[in-house]
Amino acid sequence: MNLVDEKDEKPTRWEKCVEFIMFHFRWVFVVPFLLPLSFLFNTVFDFRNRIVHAVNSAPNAHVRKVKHIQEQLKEWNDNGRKSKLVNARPGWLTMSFRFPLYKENATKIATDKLFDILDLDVEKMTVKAEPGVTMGQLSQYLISRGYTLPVLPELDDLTVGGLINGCGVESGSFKYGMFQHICTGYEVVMSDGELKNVYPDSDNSLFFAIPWSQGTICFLVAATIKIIPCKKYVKLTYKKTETLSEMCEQLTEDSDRNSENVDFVEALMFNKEKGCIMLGEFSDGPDTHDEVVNPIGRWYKKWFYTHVEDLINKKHESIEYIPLRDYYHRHSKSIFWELRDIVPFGNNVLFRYLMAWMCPPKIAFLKATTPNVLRKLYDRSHVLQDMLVPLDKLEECIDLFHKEVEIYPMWLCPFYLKSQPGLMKLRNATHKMYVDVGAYGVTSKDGYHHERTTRRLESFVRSVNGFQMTYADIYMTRAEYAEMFDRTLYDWKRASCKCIDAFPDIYDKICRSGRR
Ligand SMILES: Cc1cc2nc3c(=O)[nH]c(=O)nc-3n(C[C@H](O)[C@H](O)[C@H](O)COP(=O)(O)OP(=O)(O)OC[C@H]3O[C@@H](n4cnc5c(N)ncnc54)[C@H](O)[C@@H]3O)c2cc1C
Ligand SMILES: NC(=O)C1=CN([C@@H]2O[C@H](COP(=O)(O)OP(=O)(O)OC[C@H]3O[C@@H](n4cnc5c(N)ncnc54)[C@H](OP(=O)(O)O)[C@@H]3O)[C@@H](O)[C@H]2O)C=CC1
Ligand SMILES: CC(C)=CCC[C@@H](C)[C@H]1CC[C@H]2C3=C(CC[C@]12C)[C@@]1(C)CC[C@H](O)C[C@@H]1CC3
Repeated sequence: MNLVDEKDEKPTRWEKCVEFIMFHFRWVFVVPFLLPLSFLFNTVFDFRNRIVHAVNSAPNAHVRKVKHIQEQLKEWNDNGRKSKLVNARPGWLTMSFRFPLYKENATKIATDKLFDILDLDVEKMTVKAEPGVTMGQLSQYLISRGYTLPVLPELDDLTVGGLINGCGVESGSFKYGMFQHICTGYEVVMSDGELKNVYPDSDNSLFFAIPWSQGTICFLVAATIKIIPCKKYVKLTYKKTETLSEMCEQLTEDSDRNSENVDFVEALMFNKEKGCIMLGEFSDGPDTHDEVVNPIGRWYKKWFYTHVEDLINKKHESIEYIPLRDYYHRHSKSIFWELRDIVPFGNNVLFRYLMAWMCPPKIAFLKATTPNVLRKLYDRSHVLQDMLVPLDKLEECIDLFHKEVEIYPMWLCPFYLKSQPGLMKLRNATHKMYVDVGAYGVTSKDGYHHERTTRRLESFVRSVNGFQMTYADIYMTRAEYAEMFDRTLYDWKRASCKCIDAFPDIYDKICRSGRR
């Protein structure tokens, strides 16, 4: 690992030494303290949710919580709309490496108290949830009742509000699109305190303006989301690819959204040539005894990405049956591959059997306790980027990621993008298959510089009509951002809904200088 990087940011020898210790021995704090704390937190929260469902108190509480938000907004209006409005959710809880600076002098609106599932409508096939509801909560609630979300992003702590006002993608996305595309209605509170129900056929301009807007148009207080029936297992086929061009061709062929027996598509690259495409299908389980059932979510099981690599090293193609919830949260246990730097022995068999029942540490707790020295090191050599590019540009994109950051595994997740009004509007097609190329981890690439390298990646993404996920560090200028995202509808909606003096501009929320 490259502890020293650019000339302008060279740490002293003493700093290097402290960084080294903090980086390699962070587990000394994480294992005995954060793991039990995370486990305790999850157990208590889970217990609380079960009680709330059992007594069905959420719908009444929702009305009270929304009223409180409206009162806060009334007071802010009465006081002369003096500061900008943001969500009260504290920075350490959000699923991004950064803490929001734009919240410091802003008025914080209590949307963070909204974390319950409100209604399951099996006739309309929808679930209504408050914005703070997490993917972990939804998968547990829905799967036990025989349903699931068509797109269920894999990290347990991602929230409905964050995935709509930011964005969300997952292995069901090649068929159903992004998280926003499975939403059928939003309940929102505007800056003047008005409560609105927004549907594509009643208020379609607002409906399309909300996704990706980062909470700069209105406050989301509930979302209605499509559900589909599910089965107990995912029959997962692992297919090895041996060259980059084979990966790109095969992934393009496999990402056929009309294919009847594929429900999930995802791929991992383990180096520039070797990769694995995973095709999943809902299944009732194996037909014969000799087929493999692999409950990968159990505490003693290997980290998923290491399991995939082991499989393709042994066999060109294999099939396993994975319990559905284990499949969805397959990357949670190892936080993709980030945990290997934090608990280097986390995948060791002894650790797994003895301690991994408390894993993973909560991302929010890791974020809140990242020491400053480590933050500096991460600032210099940690990459966290998801670039969304047309699938036909995948080869070029991987070439560039390899040249610039060379972090493996690399996550590839195809998704269907239908041109709709809004920030993600396609400029040159009615619909297109895109792919999320995700790089997460510490790079030791010579010449890597967080700003200059990210700008080169961003420039490539703009040149192919791609998009950058906005939870990541963004170094684009305001004009470059407007080139990547279509602000036409967004700007009109901000003007017509009196948002300009009420909320920060989206660029000021997502740009690097808006975050610490
Ligand atoms: C349902 C709905 C209702 C709306 N109602 C209103 C309304 O009542 N009043 C109102 O003012 N707005 C309204 N809008 C906002 C709307 O986004 C814009 O007014 C509208 O998009 C203007 O363009 P258009 O529809 O003709 O074409 P669009 O297809 O939206 O054209 C805009 C496209 O052209 C591209 N473009 C624009 N300028 C350039 C350029 N110089 N060079 C290259 N490309 C460029 C943009 O990238 C964008 O993709 C509404 C939007 C929606 C979705
Ligand atoms: N598989 C995937 O798709 C993954 C996605 N992510 C990214 O993580 C983020 C989600 O993380 P999460 O912690 O859930 O969300 P965050 O708290 O990070 O929220 C993301 C954005 O949505 C806004 N927002 C959240 N709730 C509301 C609301 N009720 N009303 C209005 N605006 C709201 C926030 O505004 P404010 O700044 O005011 O709080 C913020 O700008 C997304 O940006 C997503 O792209 C990360 C990992 C995986
Ligand atoms: C699948 C998609 C689209 C994105 C996955 C992104 C995640 C891998 C990152 C989102 C937030 C990140 C954080 C960390 C690791 C990578 C993420 C989970 C840390 C846990 C790394 C260690 C630091 O001390 C705290 C970080 C918090 C955020």
